[in-house]
Amino acid sequence: DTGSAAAVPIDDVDIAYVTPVTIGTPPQTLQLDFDTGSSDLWVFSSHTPASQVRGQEIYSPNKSSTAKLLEGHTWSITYGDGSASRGNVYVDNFTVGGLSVAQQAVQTAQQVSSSFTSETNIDGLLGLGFSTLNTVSPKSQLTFFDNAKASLDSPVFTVDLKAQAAGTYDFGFIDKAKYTGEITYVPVNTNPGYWTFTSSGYAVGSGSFSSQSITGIADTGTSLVYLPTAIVTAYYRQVSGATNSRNYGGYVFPCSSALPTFTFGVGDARFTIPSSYISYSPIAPGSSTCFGGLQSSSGLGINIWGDVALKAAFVVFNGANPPTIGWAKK
Ligand SMILES: CCCC[C@H](NC(=O)[C@H](Cc1ccccc1)NC(=O)N1CCOCC1)C(=O)N[C@@H](CC1CCCCC1)C(O)(O)C(F)(F)C(=O)NC
Repeated sequence: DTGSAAAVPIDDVDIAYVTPVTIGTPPQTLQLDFDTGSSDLWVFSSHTPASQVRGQEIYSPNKSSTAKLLEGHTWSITYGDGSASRGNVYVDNFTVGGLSVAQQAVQTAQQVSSSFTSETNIDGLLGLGFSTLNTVSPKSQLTFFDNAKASLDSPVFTVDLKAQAAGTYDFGFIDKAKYTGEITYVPVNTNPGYWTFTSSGYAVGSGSFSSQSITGIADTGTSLVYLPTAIVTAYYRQVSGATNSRNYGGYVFPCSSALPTFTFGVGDARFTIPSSYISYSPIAPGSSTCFGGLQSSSGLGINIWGDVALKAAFVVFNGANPPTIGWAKK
């Protein structure tokens, strides 16, 4: 089997991307944020208090003839940005881009934090991390990818995110039309459940490439890139008027400032993030102060290659044993 579905940016700065999925019988369509940084598949549902729902599509298990409650199972998750949700668990038919799983665990939200309520374009998350991260108790559940893997032509999914345009999540095949040149594969460390790999170094603009190991996670669910402070200060030293603002929680600079590109290495391959991706967004609509798409990871304890980096490449998440991750230009 294979599957292919669109990844659509939810706003004009690509803060996140959503992908249509169908759940149950008759099919209920929701737009989910596919997230390689977590492993819970959870949805706004008929169990979510009306006060916490603001226009999101909901999944109603009682309207699905194939839904079954997973008795006594609950889940609760808190994300890096402090957002959180929790609830119950059903199993039901689940389809992404023509690829179906019969008994997928679908976690229904009984409580979502305010940031989820206010993000009206996200109806839930589909975790594509390793199933060891799943929070369902007493028995943890498998991700959609892990459930589908055995039936896939190849045990892979690929990510092709685009700036202000619809990209794709492909399951079970690698589409040669989506990339150029070779795919460079590097090992993945599956502890603690993320797609963790080691980049071979970086360069700022046309500067020399600094070879060094930068271990981090490839994370479709994180908007920006978070790297060690030394690298980030080296970058913003080249941006006139840039400051690390406690007030705005990161590096900001005059929107009129020229920004260098940022290049990162994967093995011998080099990937360049265009300046436009790093001039992430004005700190407020119409402001002439802009927030950077490259920020320090010092407070996080982990480096994150989020959407700003993923947009610059075609990435293969290879779920074979052992797993690897492949990066190609596009
Ligand atoms: C600072 C460290 C990373 C924070 C990261 N969040 C983010 O990157 C959120 C994503 C978001 C999307 C839409 C609306 C609102 C927020 N964006 C964000 O904090 N910003 C602030 C900086 O400007 C850019 C937007 C995160 O928690 N990512 C989660 C998944 C998101 C959770 C919130 C909803 C959208 C998905 C993650 O799973 O990828 C994780 F790996 F980080 C994680 O927490 N795993 C357990």
